Amino acid sequence: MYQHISTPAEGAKIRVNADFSLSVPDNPVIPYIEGDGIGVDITPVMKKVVDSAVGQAYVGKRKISWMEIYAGEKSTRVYGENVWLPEETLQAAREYVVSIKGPLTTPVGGGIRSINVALRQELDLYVCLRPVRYFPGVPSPVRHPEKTDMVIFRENSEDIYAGIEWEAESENARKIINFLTTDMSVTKIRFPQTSGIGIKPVSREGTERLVRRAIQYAIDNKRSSVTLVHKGNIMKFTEGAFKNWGYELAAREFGATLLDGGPWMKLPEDKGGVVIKDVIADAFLQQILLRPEEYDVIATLNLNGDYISDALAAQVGGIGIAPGANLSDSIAIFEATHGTAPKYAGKDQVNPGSIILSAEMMLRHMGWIEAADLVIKAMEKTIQDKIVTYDFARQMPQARKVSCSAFGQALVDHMAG
Ligand SMILES: NC(=O)C1=CN([C@@H]2O[C@H](COP(=O)(O)OP(=O)(O)OC[C@H]3O[C@@H](n4cnc5c(N)ncnc54)[C@H](OP(=O)(O)O)[C@@H]3O)[C@@H](O)[C@H]2O)C=CC1
Ligand SMILES: O=C(O)CCC(=O)C(=O)O
Ligand SMILES: [Mg+2]
Repeated sequence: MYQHISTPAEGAKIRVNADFSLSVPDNPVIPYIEGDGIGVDITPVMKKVVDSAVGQAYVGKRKISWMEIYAGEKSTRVYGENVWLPEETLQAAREYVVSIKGPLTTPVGGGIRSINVALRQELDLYVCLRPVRYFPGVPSPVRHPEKTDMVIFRENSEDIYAGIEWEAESENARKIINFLTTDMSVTKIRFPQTSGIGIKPVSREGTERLVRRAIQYAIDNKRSSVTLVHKGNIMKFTEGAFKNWGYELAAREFGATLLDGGPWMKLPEDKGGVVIKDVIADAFLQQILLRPEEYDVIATLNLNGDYISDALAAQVGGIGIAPGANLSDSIAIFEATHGTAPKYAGKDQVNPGSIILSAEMMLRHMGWIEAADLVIKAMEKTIQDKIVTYDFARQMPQARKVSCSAFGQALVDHMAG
């Protein structure tokens, strides 16, 4: 059926029900993309830790059948030069519903466009969900890292991140600039002859579906607030509209009413009394350092969400342990927040925590709570025993520095204890 994907001999597909809940067989097939750069280091470790957690939680009753699918540099080796994202990879992600991926390289300033972004766009994975929490014992640059406990809902399908742009001095850039200056009376392009142009689409539908998921998450998980983070004072019709549409949705669909005369709002008590508020992005970036306890669920646009995820991850120990998921209403692809860290590729050195915690989110998403809990328990105990990879060890003088694979083995050992 597939050209290069080998389907496992055993295992069945996860199915999506009419209400978007999942029917998960005891032996699901889970597709995975190894990833470029440090993908070769972290992905096998993640599989081993997950298999161990599942094995221990369900003693043979449940088991994952892993199925490798391809994207990025490995895809060009398997499918041929310039095939970075084969159609059958997208098809498998759709058919098997839940998958996990390592990071994929994107060249800067030219070359191919991001395959990570392409996956999100092609599969309409419009939510990038990135929880940020502190594990006791992890070294942090702030005095009270435990006060940072936020869940980022980053819009994943539009904004300047969509990659609609034209290179300076190209024919297309000239055409767009000509259109803007002649038909649209734009006078503010400072250097029209040498400007590259990027377009920032932000829609009501795109905003509403993201904010709806964030508010519902806050209600379901008893969180206290949802903050809309935007730069709406400057980009009025994109980021400002995101803020307005977010508040309007909260009022219309969730019955939010103005708090102390507004603009902040509050949901009714039967919806947890969640506060809906907003903050301008630059102020937010200083407040998360000064008063992180005031923020809980965050709903924001694509590029802000990209910056915010790495900044918040740093507060609780770095992108080496920052997990994430890309979600549509039915399909999910779990992935680390960090990239391919090319200087460490193949050295068995980096922290596999980020993709392992992404897999932990995946297990929870599948309803395999006991296995997910075991992963968390193992992570907590291993870090408390000061067994860590280089990134934490350089800030923990008494720690035992171990390799990527040895950290995975330590997690497996701590699961049993
Ligand atoms: N979703 C995805 O697939 C993503 C892909 N990318 C792509 O990755 C490539 C490299 O991007 P770059 O900007 O260097 O960002 P990276 O996230 O790859 O790495 C930046 C730095 O973060 C630290 N780091 C990253 N991962 C780990 C880890 N697992 N354990 C410990 N430390 C880690 C390292 O810090 P130190 O040097 O201090 O040790 C590393 O040098 C680019 O092509 C980019 O486009 C980027 C982000 C996401
Ligand atoms: O696609 C890329 O190369 C970078 C993506 C990224 O930084 C992210 O999704 O957080
Ligand atoms: Mg990023």
